[in-house]
Amino acid sequence: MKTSLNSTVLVVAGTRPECLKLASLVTALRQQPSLRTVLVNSGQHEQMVERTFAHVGIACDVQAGQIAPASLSHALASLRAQIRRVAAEQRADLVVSQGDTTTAYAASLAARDLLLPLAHVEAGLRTSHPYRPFPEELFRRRIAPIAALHFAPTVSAAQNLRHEGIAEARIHRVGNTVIDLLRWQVESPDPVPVPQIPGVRDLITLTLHRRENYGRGLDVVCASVLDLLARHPEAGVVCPVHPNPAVGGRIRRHLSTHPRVALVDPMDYQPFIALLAHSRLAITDSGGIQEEAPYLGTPVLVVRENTERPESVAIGAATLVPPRVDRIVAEADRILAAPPPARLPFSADAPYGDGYSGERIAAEIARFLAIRSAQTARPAAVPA
Ligand SMILES: CC(=O)N[C@@H]1[C@@H](OP(=O)(O)OP(=O)(O)OC[C@H]2O[C@@H](n3ccc(=O)[nH]c3=O)[C@H](O)[C@@H]2O)O[C@H](CO)[C@@H](O)[C@@H]1O
Repeated sequence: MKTSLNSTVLVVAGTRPECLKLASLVTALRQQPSLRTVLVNSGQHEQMVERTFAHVGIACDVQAGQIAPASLSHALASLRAQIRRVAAEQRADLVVSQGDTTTAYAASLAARDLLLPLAHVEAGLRTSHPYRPFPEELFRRRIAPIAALHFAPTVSAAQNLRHEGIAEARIHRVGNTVIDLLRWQVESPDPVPVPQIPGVRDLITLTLHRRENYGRGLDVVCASVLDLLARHPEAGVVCPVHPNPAVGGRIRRHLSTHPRVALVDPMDYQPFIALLAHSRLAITDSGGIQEEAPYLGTPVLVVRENTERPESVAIGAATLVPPRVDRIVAEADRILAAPPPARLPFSADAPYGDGYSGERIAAEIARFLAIRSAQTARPAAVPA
């Protein structure tokens, strides 16, 4: 008979951002005496997951096996089958998935296949359009009806879940777990070197990887960067080039010969945060960077058609710009002419929380499983 003393929690990660957003939770779960935590590398981006977790001192317990890069539906089916197999082998009592990737959705489907409760981390992020960004918005909207526990990072995310009819008792507003990792880095006493570009005073961090920017979007952003560098001789750009071949080749064609552009491999988290903290501006289509940058005092130009981080825009830490050269350059000029914003404190009333989300989530999962074990252990009432 399963009791809460040996409940097994299966945590599934498949991409770099999921590792960064699950690191503090895995650490906190592993400190819960009543739980056995199994961390699974789903196989979506096996090597990147292995490297990202290793960088933050976490080892995966199970490698599900790298899936063949194929169509979205094929990847979803493969990941779902692999996660279902591992969950059954590990006799999981609960599955944890994070965010909106193919892995996150596959893990939710596998949990439902096995009638296991799903805990969804970073629940409730929504844009106003079901297909933008694609497929993330579709995935997170489909995970919601499956999840038993919804860990919403913000007030707006919790509100989105209520509007979709999720019961209040299942919604837990806990902050965003990536701020936990950011806090660890910021509070770390170890100095971390920042990429230097000769003659450059103002660093600009550039990261691009979203489908909506493939092709023309990348061309426009790169043209904007070249225009910016011509107008600001004291500025330079560091761009960790995303491994997706649809992105890297195009960025290299536009930017690789400029003397004040450094195209680098994807950076480990600690050096990347050091770069972001020392940058006057970030130009990105990333989700996580919109959450981290305000705590580092680095303004963000978000090159997307919409964002599920309205909080950063509301406090003026992020500006949403369409992929148009004139708009990107005008907003960057404005930001570079203004003094850098103050850093957000790691406090409960900061938009993405105080950096202790993982502990809150782990405690709630332990509580949920203890109640569940007690209910299944209690003998059915014998009629008088
Ligand atoms: C629709 C959407 O927004 N979905 C998001 C997407 O994540 P994302 O858009 O944030 O993805 P990226 O931009 O790739 O990663 C960013 C992270 O990587 C760090 N970084 C960056 C460059 C580098 O060289 N080294 C690094 O360490 C950086 O500090 C940051 O923490 O999927 C996640 C999983 O489901 C979701 O949670 C999340 O909502």
